[in-house]
Amino acid sequence: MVFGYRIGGLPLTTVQRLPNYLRVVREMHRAGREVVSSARLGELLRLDPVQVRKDFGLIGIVGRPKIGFRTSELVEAIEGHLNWNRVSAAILVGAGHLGQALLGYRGFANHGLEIRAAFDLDPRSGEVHGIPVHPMHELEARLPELGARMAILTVSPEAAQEAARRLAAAGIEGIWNFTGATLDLPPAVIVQNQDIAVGLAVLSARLSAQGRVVPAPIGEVPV
Ligand SMILES: NC(=O)c1ccc[n+]([C@@H]2O[C@H](COP(=O)([O-])OP(=O)(O)OC[C@H]3O[C@@H](n4cnc5c(N)ncnc54)[C@H](O)[C@@H]3O)[C@@H](O)[C@H]2O)c1
Repeated sequence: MVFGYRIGGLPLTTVQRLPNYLRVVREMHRAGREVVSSARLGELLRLDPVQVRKDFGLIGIVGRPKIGFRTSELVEAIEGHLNWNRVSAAILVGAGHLGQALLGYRGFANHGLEIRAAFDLDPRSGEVHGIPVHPMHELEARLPELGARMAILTVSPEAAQEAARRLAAAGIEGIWNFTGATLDLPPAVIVQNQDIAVGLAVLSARLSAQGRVVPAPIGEVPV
């Protein structure tokens, strides 16, 4: 990770913490709790309260001494910074194992993301979890009516570059790339790589650093 990397004026690390703040504060707000302290949020999310106050200051929310932060203001400010207070239409390309699992994930609605359609070389049933799956050759013709600026890419790694190139040429502005392939696209297209191996690498390295994993020789089953 590049230290000091900022997105829209916010440090990347602050942006990465915002969904967790939002999840907890939304729950509190729904439960009728009007204010919350940085100490309580720090306790729940295992963060230093100073860090919590600093993050909230960066999104323009200042708490009141001995009272705390208004949950309604926090929800509004965080949703606004993440653009989750409006619906972003998306398409998904590659409705295989991972693609179908994502099509069935209802939680995207909490993040303002609506997958309006999927595309696949082989659309099989034509619908997954109530979302239409169209043949890939219809991508360019259908995209304007779908109003999607974002695409979730879950094709096989070998097919990723060509599918991404078509998405960019058809006007898609942001690609959430699950394929592990490195995409070569015009700089105007924003690519966010989602590599589950990264999280696993950190977990494995942490376990290993604590001497808690003794690697089994390849081909042998540990007893
Ligand atoms: N399954 C997982 O847990 C997992 C986890 C992390 C990353 N990934 C990555 O996600 C991607 C999908 O994995 P999967 O397990 O779902 O594979 P999969 O083979 O089940 O699905 C891939 C789908 O993409 C479609 N496809 C292939 N080429 C296409 C093209 N040019 N245009 C449109 N559709 C096309 C295929 O017909 C298939 O339905 C892979 O790149 C994989 O590396 C998968």
